[in-house]
Amino acid sequence: MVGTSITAVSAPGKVLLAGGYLVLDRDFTGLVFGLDARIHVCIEKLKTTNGVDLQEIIVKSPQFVGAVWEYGYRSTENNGGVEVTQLRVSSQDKLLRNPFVETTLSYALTYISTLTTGAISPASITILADNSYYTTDSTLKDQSNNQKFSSFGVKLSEAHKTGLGSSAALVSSLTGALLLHYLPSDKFSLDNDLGKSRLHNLAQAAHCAAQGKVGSGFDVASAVYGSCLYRRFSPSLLQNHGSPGSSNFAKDLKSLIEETTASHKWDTEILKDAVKVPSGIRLIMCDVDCGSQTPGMVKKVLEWRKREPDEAEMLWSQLHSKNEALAAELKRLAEEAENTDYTKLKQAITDIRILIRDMSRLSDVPIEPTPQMALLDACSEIGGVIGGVVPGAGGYDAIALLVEDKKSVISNVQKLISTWKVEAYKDGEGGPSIGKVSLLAVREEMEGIRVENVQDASYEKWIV
Ligand SMILES: Nc1ncnc2c1ncn2[C@@H]1O[C@H](COP(=O)(O)OP(=O)(O)O)[C@@H](O)[C@H]1O
Ligand SMILES: C[C@@](O)(CCOP(=O)(O)OP(=O)(O)O)CC(=O)O
Repeated sequence: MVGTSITAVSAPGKVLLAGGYLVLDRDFTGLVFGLDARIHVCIEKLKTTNGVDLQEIIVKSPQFVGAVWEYGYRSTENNGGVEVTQLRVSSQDKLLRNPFVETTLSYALTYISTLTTGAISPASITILADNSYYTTDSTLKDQSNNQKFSSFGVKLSEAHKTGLGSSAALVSSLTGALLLHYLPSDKFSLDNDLGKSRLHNLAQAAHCAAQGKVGSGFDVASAVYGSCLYRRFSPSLLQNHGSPGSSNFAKDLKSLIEETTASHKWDTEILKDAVKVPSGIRLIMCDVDCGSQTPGMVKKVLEWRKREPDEAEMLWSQLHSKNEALAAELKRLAEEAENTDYTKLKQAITDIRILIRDMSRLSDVPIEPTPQMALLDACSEIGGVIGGVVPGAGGYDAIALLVEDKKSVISNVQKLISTWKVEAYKDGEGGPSIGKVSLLAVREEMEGIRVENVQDASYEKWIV
């Protein structure tokens, strides 16, 4: 039995169904779905031997080979917060960094240190990811055995990601687990809006610092709040704040998280009520195992928007209204339980795809490249498939489909993709060759971060 002194927290992955690129700008929104693929973080006191109490936090991701990171931590002077240093297990070891874990530890421990006077005790942390985040042969085998968390049998750096937003889900659940573990419930709880908003602000700050750029943050927002219509925060909020150890980092981080300075109020908008899925419909995703990725797509699209402001603004505003129309139609159908006429929903998806292809063509960026177009068209022909899009930034990675929630529909999609003639769709414009297409075992989920029951049998094998 897993010990009850353990705290377990999980956060969902994401798919940006509509609003890619637009959501980078506060004038527009993104329709983002949380997914039932979650990243779990379990935390407990580190058991130390013979009363030796080293200032140490050990983080393990036991589904991967060699994924153990050990950190020392110390409070710095001049209100610089908690600095975290990765420890070398032996002098021969090459340091294997995990920037998302390391940055989240220093941000969360710094914030925690501003709320408690006691020392931060050593801890042991275990990360577990739902199988759908990665594709490996062993995942496929374990999936058929109904194992929630597979042993992937490879190093984390060698794992093939399916693009469900593992870093945002990890940073959010790790932040939540640390806050719950170290703070008393009157200082932090996930049961109230204030706790969630502080967690959100802290996770956004840590995620941006770890990835070294300020994105729109839709992935962290959906990891915390679940499916929503998302309007981003002003990027200036996260620009130019210090780093752990620098003078006043702790004070500045606390005021950023708690919004105590008028000039630092978060203007994020999370509309949960604007997103609903009719009971007869579900989301499915197909992962495209692609030979290479197109780097710099965001940069290129934004450069084109700057170069051709009139053309781009027209497209942005048309696409925005179609994106919001898709969310509104889903909501309307969800509220009219008996209504199964999906004509308008189909049209909303078709309209979006036309405009995305315009965006692709005008910016010369393969957002919906030929192979994805062919795959989306073929899937959309299947009875019960309402339509599909290239989610997020698009490219060669994945497609998302809205389908009638029936076994026969899913199995017909499965049949199509298992025989999909991928070789036939080499992109003529020098794009990568497209490999196997597979159905991901995910669907939309409304709920964001949550505390898990540590007695859940799926943890048993992993937490010792
Ligand atoms: N299961 C995991 N265990 C440990 N670290 C993880 C795990 N999943 C993701 N990460 C961290 O997140 C990084 C991947 O982030 P990123 O490249 O942004 O992918 P994604 O698009 O899935 O967020 C990894 O290099 C690692 O630092
Ligand atoms: C272009 C974007 O608006 C959407 C990108 O969405 P993806 O889901 O493609 O993102 P990654 O997880 O980083 O691969 C950029 C943004 O909003 O930050």
